[in-house]
Amino acid sequence: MSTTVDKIKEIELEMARTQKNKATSYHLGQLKAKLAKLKRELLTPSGGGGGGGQGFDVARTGVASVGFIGFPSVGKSTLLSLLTGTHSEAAAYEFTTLTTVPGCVVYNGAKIQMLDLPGIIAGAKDGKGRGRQVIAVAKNCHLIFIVLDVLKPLTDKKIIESELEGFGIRINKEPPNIVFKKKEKGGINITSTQPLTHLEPDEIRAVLTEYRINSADIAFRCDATIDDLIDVIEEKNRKYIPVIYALNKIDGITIEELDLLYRIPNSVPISSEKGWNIDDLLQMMWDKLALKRVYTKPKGKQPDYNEPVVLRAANSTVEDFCKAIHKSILDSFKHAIVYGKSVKHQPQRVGLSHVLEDEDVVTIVKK
Ligand SMILES: Nc1nc2c(ncn2[C@@H]2O[C@H](COP(=O)(O)OP(=O)(O)OP(=O)(O)O)[C@@H](O)[C@H]2O)c(=O)[nH]1
Ligand SMILES: [K+]
Ligand SMILES: [Mg+2]
Repeated sequence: MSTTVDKIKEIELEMARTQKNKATSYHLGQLKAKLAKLKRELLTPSGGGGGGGQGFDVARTGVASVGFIGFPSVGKSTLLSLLTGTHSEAAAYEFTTLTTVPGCVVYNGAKIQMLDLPGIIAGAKDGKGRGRQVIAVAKNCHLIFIVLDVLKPLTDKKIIESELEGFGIRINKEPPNIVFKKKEKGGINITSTQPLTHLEPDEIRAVLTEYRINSADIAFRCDATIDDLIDVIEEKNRKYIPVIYALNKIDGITIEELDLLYRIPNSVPISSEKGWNIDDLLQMMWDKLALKRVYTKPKGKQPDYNEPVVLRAANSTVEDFCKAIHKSILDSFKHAIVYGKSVKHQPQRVGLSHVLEDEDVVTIVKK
């Protein structure tokens, strides 16, 4: 019997053999949906085992976590030790790191957990090595550092990206703007706010049939591809995670070579060994995490700028702020007085649902 990995290979071959045109669009759509389903099967324990990250995940601390993904010996552990002061064994041989090693960085008053991970190899997503467990840990991080050795071919970048993709991780990408509502009856109803230049009706039909979806409202609000539609149907298995490419070992290249590296989007050239350009890496990390520092100002006193309450952008209302300090505050909450970017008037009185911005100053007024 052929394994899931074999089946995936077969479909990929078949797709490569099939020319893309109107006549083949139903067939191609069907293949894509089959492929997505097989890949999911591969990642759930019943369909081949190894998912879930058992034995590799660690207790999460801090307001956000950053996972380090890369081939062996690119310098992940050297970077962790440098950033966090936590020692993670580094050596010139491959697979020095065998498990997750957590460390912590305090940046702009925010505690951020860093997770050094074992190296992965090409084919990790198909079950080679412990790559699946490693990537499963990264899938639960708020940010991923893809660590690359600049002395190695840059094609490594593509390989790692496709490993993460195959695991349902979408890097530096927003979820496709497609509203998908499954229904009990009523058939398929498709609307779009703009022309769909990448999609054939047959392709959509094939995918829906493959997923046994007979009734649904689908509203396209972007010029989506069939992969976007599949991502929306497979929503539960997708994670949209920002990535920074940490281009390590720049101490071994020339200035001219370094200039070329600066053209790669979302990347920071660094030397973990020499500690070069680490400030830039942390600054980009801060930007990608999109955290908000909110300062408390006790009534009639100066704000406390030493210890911000750090909130994630998705959870940054006054209510989230109160909860982050102590749940009981909500019981006696009357209103909040806010100074900063989130308000028009300085200061302004707001309620629990008000969304705070980075560096706002807040006074809670109690009943
Ligand atoms: N020249 C140079 N060497 C580095 C740099 N960073 C790490 N190294 C060296 O690269 C080798 C591998 O470093 P590690 O930190 O063990 O790499 P790793 O990615 O954690 O490796 P695994 O745990 O085996 O996957 C060691 O010999 C390090 O001294 C760097 O910035 N420049
Ligand atoms: K190593
Ligand atoms: Mg290591």
